[in-house]
Amino acid sequence: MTAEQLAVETAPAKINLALHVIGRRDNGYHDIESLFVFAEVADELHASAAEVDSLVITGPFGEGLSNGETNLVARAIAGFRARWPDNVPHGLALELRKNIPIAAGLGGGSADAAAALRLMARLGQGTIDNPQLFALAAELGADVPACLISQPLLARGVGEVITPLAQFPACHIVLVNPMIQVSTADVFKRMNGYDNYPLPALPSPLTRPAQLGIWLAETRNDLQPPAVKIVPEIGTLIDRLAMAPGCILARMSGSGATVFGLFGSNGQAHQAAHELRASPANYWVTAAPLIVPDQ
Ligand SMILES: C[C@@](CO)(OP(=O)(O)O)[C@H](O)COP(=O)(O)OP(=O)(O)OC[C@H]1O[C@@H](n2ccc(N)nc2=O)[C@H](O)[C@@H]1O
Ligand SMILES: Nc1ncnc2c1ncn2[C@@H]1O[C@H](COP(=O)(O)OP(=O)(O)O)[C@@H](O)[C@H]1O
Repeated sequence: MTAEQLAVETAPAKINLALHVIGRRDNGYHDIESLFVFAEVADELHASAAEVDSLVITGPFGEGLSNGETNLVARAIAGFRARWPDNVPHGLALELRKNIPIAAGLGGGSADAAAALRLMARLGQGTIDNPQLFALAAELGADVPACLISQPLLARGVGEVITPLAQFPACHIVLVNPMIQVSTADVFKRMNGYDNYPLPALPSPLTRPAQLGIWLAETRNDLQPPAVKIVPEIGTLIDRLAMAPGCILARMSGSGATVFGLFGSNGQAHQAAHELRASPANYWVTAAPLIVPDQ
């Protein structure tokens, strides 16, 4: 951090290891049960002191993303200032470095909004466990409260009812995106049934990747079949990752189109990523550890 910088927050990518859609509400939103984890692949939000507030967007996925009032960072800052006027003085120059692909099922925008809320809470000397901060997060998007935590958790409701997990096995993830954006609303709309069975109870204690694999085999991502109809390549990528040595599970994250492979070993994850990168197609491929709770 340079002398004039005030703070930096990371915004880790979200992965839904399992996602069951268990109901549909009158307002069109869906009740879900999902196991969320976060990877050490992240957008970054840098804040410096300035005369007036501003937002610039950089990074490999920054192009084409508006820095106006629709950007989730701008919405989070505006929401924070409306709720806690004078808490953080005006005059923040923000740089958002987009390293996470957009509309990819990795919750990049939600992670950015959550990072902006954490940043404001820090600058305003607030605490991030303030229930009002979680309420504001839920107003910004169903995934934003989970992204405030950015550690393994079970999510219920529309995604905003959160139970952080006290322990989680050390795992590595390979993420592959075919570089096709998918709209979350479109995928939910294409679902056939909304009344699926809930997640089974997690094993306790949950300390080994193999245990997690056994549990995951009993679960699904209910958004995967409708997303595959929109982007058939998702199915091909799942099949390819599933065949990689050491792959515990290959599945789509969120509403797609990113597909993940879960591995117990860093070496096997990197080997699988290396082989996918050798493919002539223009995929985004990355391997990273999952963020685990402090123990
Ligand atoms: C599907 C999930 C799984 O984690 O992630 P993504 O694929 O977007 O990353 C989330 O539920 C997305 O959360 P988020 O992206 O914050 O959703 P929002 O902005 O609140 O909603 C976008 C749209 O998705 C639909 N939506 C979202 C959440 C939910 N429980 N039911 C829904 O039907 C609604 O049509 C809504 O208009
Ligand atoms: N900071 C942001 N980063 C990414 N997308 C954003 C951001 N602000 C607003 N959006 C909008 O949010 C939508 C969903 O993007 P994103 O959060 O990346 O999707 P997903 O949750 O499926 O990975 C996009 O249409 C994008 O234009």
